[in-house]
Amino acid sequence: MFKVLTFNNISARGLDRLPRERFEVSSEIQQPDAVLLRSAKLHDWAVPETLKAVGRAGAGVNNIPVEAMSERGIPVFNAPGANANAVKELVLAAMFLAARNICPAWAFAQTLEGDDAAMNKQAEAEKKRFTGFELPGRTLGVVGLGAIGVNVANAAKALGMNVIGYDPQITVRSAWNLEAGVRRAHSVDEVMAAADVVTLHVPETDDTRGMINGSRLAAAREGLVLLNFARAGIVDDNAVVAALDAGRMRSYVCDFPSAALKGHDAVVALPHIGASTNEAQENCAIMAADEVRDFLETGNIMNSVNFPELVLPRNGSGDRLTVANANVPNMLGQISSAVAEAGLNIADMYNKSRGDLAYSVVDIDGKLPGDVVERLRQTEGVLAVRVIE
Ligand SMILES: NC(=O)c1ccc[n+]([C@@H]2O[C@H](COP(=O)([O-])OP(=O)(O)OC[C@H]3O[C@@H](n4cnc5c(N)ncnc54)[C@H](O)[C@@H]3O)[C@@H](O)[C@H]2O)c1
Ligand SMILES: O=C(O)[C@H](O)COP(=O)(O)O
Repeated sequence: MFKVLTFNNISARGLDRLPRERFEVSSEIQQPDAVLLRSAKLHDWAVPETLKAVGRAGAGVNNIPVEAMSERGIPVFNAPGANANAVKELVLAAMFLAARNICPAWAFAQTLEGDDAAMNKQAEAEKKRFTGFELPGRTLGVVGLGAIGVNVANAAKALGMNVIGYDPQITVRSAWNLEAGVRRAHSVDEVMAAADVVTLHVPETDDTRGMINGSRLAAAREGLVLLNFARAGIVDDNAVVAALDAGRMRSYVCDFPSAALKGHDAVVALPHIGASTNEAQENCAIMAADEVRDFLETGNIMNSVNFPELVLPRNGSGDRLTVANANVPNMLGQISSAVAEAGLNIADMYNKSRGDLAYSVVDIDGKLPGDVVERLRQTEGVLAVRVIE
């Protein structure tokens, strides 16, 4: 029986992928084999010795100590693209909100008093304050052309906008999915200088933290609309408020409320609802649960942010040995020697590396003795060893 600890509200459709005769799933489990979570912060969590996998039912993994997990040989899985449509739709809504001053106009309409005729008179007299702009012919700058950025860029093209995008590590898949005519920028600065609306779709990392700061905002076009549905830390909120107060920026719409932004007329800060649709929550939970289940049951790895992708169909009915280790010389030799010294044959094996990590799946003709497994665990450079019967 595998034990899966849940943090946050994980969609039941995802949890249903873990058959209860083989998986105990609860938010109360003490010695979990795996964790399924959304935005819960794991940085201060005391990682139990039993933990073998982490499944993020979402895209961003900045709430998870990925490096510390790697050092323990624990793969972290996420759900790439599973909530991209939900975020795209909210980003489009944000762009319309900003272009047509919908939030201040609505707030004004709620202050109207008197009978219908009086309210109508005030509305007609004041509506010029909320004059907006239309999107065709305007330029949208997209920073980060992954699952969400590509969706947003393509939707903006369909709305008649010019689109300029920046992503120095764009994948072949994203490049294929991108509409023709999206202009390639070579820097964030180039995007800022060219765009009327800038939208951010990068992960929060050491490289992207504080990406949109005072000097970048100063170099942006007059009247910039900035959209941030990526992460709070990517934008310096105080610099945004200063640019709005100086009249250089038109508005900021984001998914991350903060004390600095609170109450500002030109800011709409939503409570991190980018992925909060039933569809996205289900998609993410199903994907993360499937990945974690597959790993626990077979050792195969799909959509991990720290481990290589590795899928080996089971060969034979003997034990399957999985080893996560430092990506240094002679590890594979030591693994196969240990099996050979036990007098066992390797039916099939697959080894892949990613950065400082390597991972092997070894199908054995027979049953691995416990002392061989223990010796492997003690081998220098070995991070995690599992035997799947
Ligand atoms: N508001 C929400 O609820 C919500 C929902 C989903 C995702 N997100 C955030 O959005 C981020 C992006 O999600 P995604 O699904 O598109 O991820 P993704 O991994 O598909 O795409 C991210 C892209 O950013 C690019 N990138 C990385 N560093 C960059 C840099 N310095 N400059 C330009 N591009 C850079 C990568 O190459 C990649 O193509 C997530 O990491 C998460 O933080 C927020
Ligand atoms: O990175 C993500 O996928 C989003 O920020 C969604 O977070 P949530 O699962 O807490 O809604």
